Amino acid sequence: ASPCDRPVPATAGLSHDKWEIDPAELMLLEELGSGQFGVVRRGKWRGSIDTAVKMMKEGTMSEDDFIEEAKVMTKLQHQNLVQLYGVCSKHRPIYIVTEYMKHGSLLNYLRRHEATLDGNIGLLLDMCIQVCKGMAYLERQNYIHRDLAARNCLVGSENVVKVADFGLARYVLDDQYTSSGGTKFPIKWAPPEVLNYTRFSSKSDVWAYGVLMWEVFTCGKMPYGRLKNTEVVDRVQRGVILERPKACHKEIYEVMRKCWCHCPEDRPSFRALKEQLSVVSQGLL
Ligand SMILES: CN1CCN(C(=O)c2ccc(Nc3nc(-c4cccc(NC(=O)c5ccc(C(C)(C)C)cc5)c4)cn4ccnc34)cc2)CC1
Repeated sequence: ASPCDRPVPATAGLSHDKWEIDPAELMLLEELGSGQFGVVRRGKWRGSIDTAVKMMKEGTMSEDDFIEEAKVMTKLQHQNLVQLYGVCSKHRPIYIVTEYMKHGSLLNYLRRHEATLDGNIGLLLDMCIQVCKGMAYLERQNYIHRDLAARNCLVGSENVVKVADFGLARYVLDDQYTSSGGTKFPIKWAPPEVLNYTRFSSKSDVWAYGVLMWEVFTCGKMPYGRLKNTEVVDRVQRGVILERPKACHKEIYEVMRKCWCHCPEDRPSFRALKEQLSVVSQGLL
């Protein structure tokens, strides 16, 4: 039969997996830093789109599982989430390509701008509310971050703050990072049920969000100062919580404290937190 009257194969077009990025369309620019996974560089995609490109050092993550998950992650879209554009998975190292955030991590931004930020309650609260909106979207999608902290949020122009690397922790191979006894495990952002049973949930993300609020209102101090991980675990198990930062109004600290309820079900949802924080924010005006 002539080609014109043969039905078009159902897979036509699907061979270009839309989460797969052609490296030929990517121009790598300056290094932005290096993290757990290796080097991160700024890049231009299709000549004009600013991107950040994580070049995944071999052996640092379970790549096939991640590439499978990338299909889901590219569908998570919100103005307070760093957008995953796609992956280059046909070569090694694989590249993870996301939107670019020009001011870098929220933690470094807070520390670099302490002089202008300290005391600007409205701006600090707005940053917390933006993170809360991104997290409320993930909560609605039943998506758990697992490593929410100021270091894993990014700042763009006009003080836009977005949550990055949501869910990526599941693919890290280094058990110093993944096991709660490991030296790289984010103990200071973990609630009791994660310390004891590594039971992650949106309510364990809420605990971490409370610590992130504390980071914001201290302009990037290290939670629990120089206490060793074992001492922090002991305090958290006993219900000792972070003290109120001096720049933090009592009503804002009350919101933080709710995030640190011992029982996950007593903690507010991100949806409820968003409501509470916007009421506080209006009260400030
Ligand atoms: C004026 N200042 C000059 C200095 N400065 C910068 O150099 C600077 C500017 C922009 C930056 N932007 C980004 N930087 C990064 C970046 C840079 C270095 C390291 C990392 N992060 C990682 O490599 C990393 C993240 C998470 C994880 C876990 C454990 C959660 C799985 C592991 C590894 C990200 C990612 N981005 C995604 C979107 N935008 C960026 C980063 C840095 C900031 C501006």
